[in-house]
Amino acid sequence: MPQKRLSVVVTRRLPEAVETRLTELFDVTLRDDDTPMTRAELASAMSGADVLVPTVTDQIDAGLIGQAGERLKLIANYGAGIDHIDVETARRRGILVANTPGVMTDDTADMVMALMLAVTRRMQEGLAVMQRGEWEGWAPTAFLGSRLGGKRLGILGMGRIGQAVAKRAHAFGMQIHYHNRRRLRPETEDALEATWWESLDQMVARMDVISVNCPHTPSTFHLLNARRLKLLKPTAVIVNTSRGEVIDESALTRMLKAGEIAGAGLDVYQHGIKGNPELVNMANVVMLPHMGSATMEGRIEMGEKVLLNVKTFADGHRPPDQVVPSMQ
Ligand SMILES: O=CC(=O)O
Repeated sequence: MPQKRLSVVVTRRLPEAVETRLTELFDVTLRDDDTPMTRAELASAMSGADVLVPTVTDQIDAGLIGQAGERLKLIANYGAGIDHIDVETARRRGILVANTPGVMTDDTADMVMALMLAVTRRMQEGLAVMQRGEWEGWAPTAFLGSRLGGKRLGILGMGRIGQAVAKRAHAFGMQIHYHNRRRLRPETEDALEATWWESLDQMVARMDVISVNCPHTPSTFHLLNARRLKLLKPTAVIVNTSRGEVIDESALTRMLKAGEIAGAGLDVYQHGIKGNPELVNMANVVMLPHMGSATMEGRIEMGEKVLLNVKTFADGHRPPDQVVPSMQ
């Protein structure tokens, strides 16, 4: 099949450079407005296209995959996380799934540090005072936060992003600890000066800061559940740039309200902003709208990965970033 004829539906607006390149290479249907597709729109997109390019805001579940047209052969996700796609059902239907790993690692790790600093250095409170025009000058005891240097950072999930966080946090003088299903190779562990904890419970109980960097899978859903959160020190801070589902957010909210944990920096939520509205106005909680990978450079590189996945598939090969069900 000549490449030009491969029909590709993109579910969201992408950076212009990415849309232009896709249009040059394929018969592309782009989205006019930047709202997520409805389920009916997704179903219709999946009924006639060869390739679907969705994002994290599209729930590509078994029902939708079951109804997909015979033509659909590739779901080339724009993004690394694939918890919104039923990869196993896609595999059974003979539909390949690909994602865009690696290119958002540094941007997300930068955001972990930004959130860590924002919470521990009380930036939210400082910003609010400035925005309200209420600042009355420097004071020896105003806005005292806590120092990152010398503190214990527990990284939950030591993949690419976790390791990039470890490097940054190490440069800030933090002591690096991690929990991961598989222990890192000794040379990697040594290079990061990282300590592995087999027991998540034991690690959680001893950390000053926890950074969630594992993907959301059935085995990481509510990994930080109410019981585990209770193990945290009352002075501990949690940062989550992975997926909201990894933390029991209602339990976290209750603990933040009760002062049983010092603060949280959140970029992701299980139920969006409506899930736990009380979090929004807490002085010790910094909330961002899922912007961990939101740099122009990163989003263009994600587009390049999508292009390469689709193009390689169009040329009759497996996409370089093919996802297999065991990765979920
Ligand atoms: O969160 C963003 C992604 O998974 O790509």
